[in-house]
Amino acid sequence: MISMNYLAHLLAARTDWPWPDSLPDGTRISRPGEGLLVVEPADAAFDLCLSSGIHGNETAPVELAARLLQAVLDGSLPARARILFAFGNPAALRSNKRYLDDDLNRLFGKPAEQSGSGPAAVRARELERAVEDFFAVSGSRWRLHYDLHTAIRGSQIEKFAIYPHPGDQAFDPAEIARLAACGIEAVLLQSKPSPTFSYFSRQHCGAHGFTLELGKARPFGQNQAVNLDLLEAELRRLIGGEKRDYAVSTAHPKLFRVAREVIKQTDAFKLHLADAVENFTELAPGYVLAEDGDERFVVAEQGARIVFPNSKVKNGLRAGLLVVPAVL
Ligand SMILES: O=C(O)CCC(=O)N[C@@H](CCC(=O)O)C(=O)O
Ligand SMILES: [Zn+2]
Repeated sequence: MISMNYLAHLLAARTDWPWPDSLPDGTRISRPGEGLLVVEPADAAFDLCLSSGIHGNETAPVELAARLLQAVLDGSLPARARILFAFGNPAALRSNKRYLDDDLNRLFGKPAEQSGSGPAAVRARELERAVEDFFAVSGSRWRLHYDLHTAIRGSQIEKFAIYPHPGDQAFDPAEIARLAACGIEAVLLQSKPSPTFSYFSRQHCGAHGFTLELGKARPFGQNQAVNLDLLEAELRRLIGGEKRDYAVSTAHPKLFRVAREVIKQTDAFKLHLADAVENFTELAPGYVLAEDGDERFVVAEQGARIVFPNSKVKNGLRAGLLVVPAVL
């Protein structure tokens, strides 16, 4: 039994490795980089990447992933799937900040001339390599990537997912049903390219990739308000090699598609939403959502709702998503 806590070890930036590189049942543990652990049982049913802490102030997912990893390491949750645990941004986690130099989740799949060469860009390349190497040996095995986040604002829908399904790829109702079983109440279908980790694994690694939003961002130790029991139960089953096939239902979760992205172009950008406006607040057609110099961003869609409004992003980046109801 190993009693040391992996998360405390990571947050303390320790470089020693007090765990064995293989568990008593033969499961191998390898570490392709800081905050990256690959768990490989002898007979893997499928391959699962579980990432968290891509944003350093989003701690509930990190606590959940660390708890699951700890259970694998101490033998109480024997792994029967190959798993890549990726704690995305250890430096930002140590500072409880969304990001330090650049937003990591805007740097995936970007050429060097666009992403620069700062620490976040370097980390994005390391994460890309880790997930590509991980799935490169999956062969015909099923591949799943859940990238776990929490949101800056409160939300009318507490737990939701973003489902990147690039234009040429179909979305999978069975995976939406799995998300519902995880307690996910809404799914946003995103067909346009996105510089996010889940889009990258979907587009470049053949994985079912999803971003999961799990309540509001709070510091470590203050995440009791969000109930992740259903998600944790499904992840425990997946780690144990059990892949359930859930019945497809059109009633649940609610489906939306991303109608438009609001991009902040200049320092003059102004968002006409109070800080207290929650994710999924409906905006009436004609509402002037934002202004950016001479540009006005006017809501045109019926039933449009705003998600992730944020005027503090760097120029050129997404300052919000307008989503509209969708059907399967
Ligand atoms: O609350 C917010 O404004 C952001 C929460 C968050 O980090 N969300 C992810 C979503 C990624 C995606 O679109 O798949 C992000 O903004 O990176
Ligand atoms: Zn995030």
